[in-house]
Amino acid sequence: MKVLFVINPAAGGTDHSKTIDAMRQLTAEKGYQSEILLTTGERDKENLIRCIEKFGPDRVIVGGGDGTIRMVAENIIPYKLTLGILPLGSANGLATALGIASNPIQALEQIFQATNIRSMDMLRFNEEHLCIHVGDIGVNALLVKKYNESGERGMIGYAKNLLSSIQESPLLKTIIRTADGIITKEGYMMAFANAHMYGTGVHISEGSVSDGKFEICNVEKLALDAAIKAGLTILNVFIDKNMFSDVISCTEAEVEIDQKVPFQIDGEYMGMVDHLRIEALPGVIKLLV
Ligand SMILES: Nc1ncnc2c1ncn2[C@@H]1O[C@H](COP(=O)(O)OP(=O)(O)OP(=O)(O)O)[C@@H](O)[C@H]1O
Repeated sequence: MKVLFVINPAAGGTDHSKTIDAMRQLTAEKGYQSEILLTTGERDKENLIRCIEKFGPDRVIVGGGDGTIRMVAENIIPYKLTLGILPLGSANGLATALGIASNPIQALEQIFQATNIRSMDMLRFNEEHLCIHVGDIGVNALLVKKYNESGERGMIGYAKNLLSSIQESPLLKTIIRTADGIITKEGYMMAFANAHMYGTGVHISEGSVSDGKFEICNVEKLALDAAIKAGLTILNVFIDKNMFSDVISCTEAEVEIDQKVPFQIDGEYMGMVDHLRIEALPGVIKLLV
């Protein structure tokens, strides 16, 4: 068995060297052949593809947050490799939603014991950007933008930018076109969710990563205290169960927004948009569970 580990050493803003040592040991004990690719934030996609073609792994295990998982997942699709996930990020939204152990070594033991392969969907935005967990426009995307620009990693970085993101986010008017018709909405944030919850445990919908669908969730009101309680994607405080009560489930949608708004996918700021075309890519990921 050949295992390629792709690890983001900067994920979560903490030192992962002990985890990497334990990972090497556990893999050697299993008698697996392994390689570790450490991401740098530069040319990671190209390095991953080169590594896959040279090493020829049977499976790929990614350690990082949603951003690293997305990068790896989208690039292994053509190779039909199975994927394992080690949560090393700050929020670990997807890993949390999938019920993966929060301790990365336990998560690795679970992957090595895994007997099932779960087919998982991804989403595609505007025919080019893939998403594994959740994308959104509005206040949370602005928070992600500020966080990335601040260079501060970890929860503290998010907390510092939360208040100003809420204050600066205007009301958005959107027109949503799906196979079921045309709907107009108003709100401060709209999420497009593959999984059923954010990393904080904030419940988004009854959807699942394996149902071939995604959920569009409009956040109508954004009272500051409710937002802080909900913690958006990050601050794990309380859960406002009503925050994502306005949900549409679909396989494809077009969304027009009345202004250019910040857009993020899996914790990565993608720029300003006033139009999104979203489609589900059913079962493109084979996840070891
Ligand atoms: N060695 C590295 N040093 C700094 N940044 C990196 C490195 N490797 C990858 N990155 C960047 O890390 C981001 C992905 O981070 P990821 O989502 O995996 O972890 P995270 O800690 O949960 O992120 P965040 O702190 O944004 O929540 C990408 O923007 C990627 O370019």
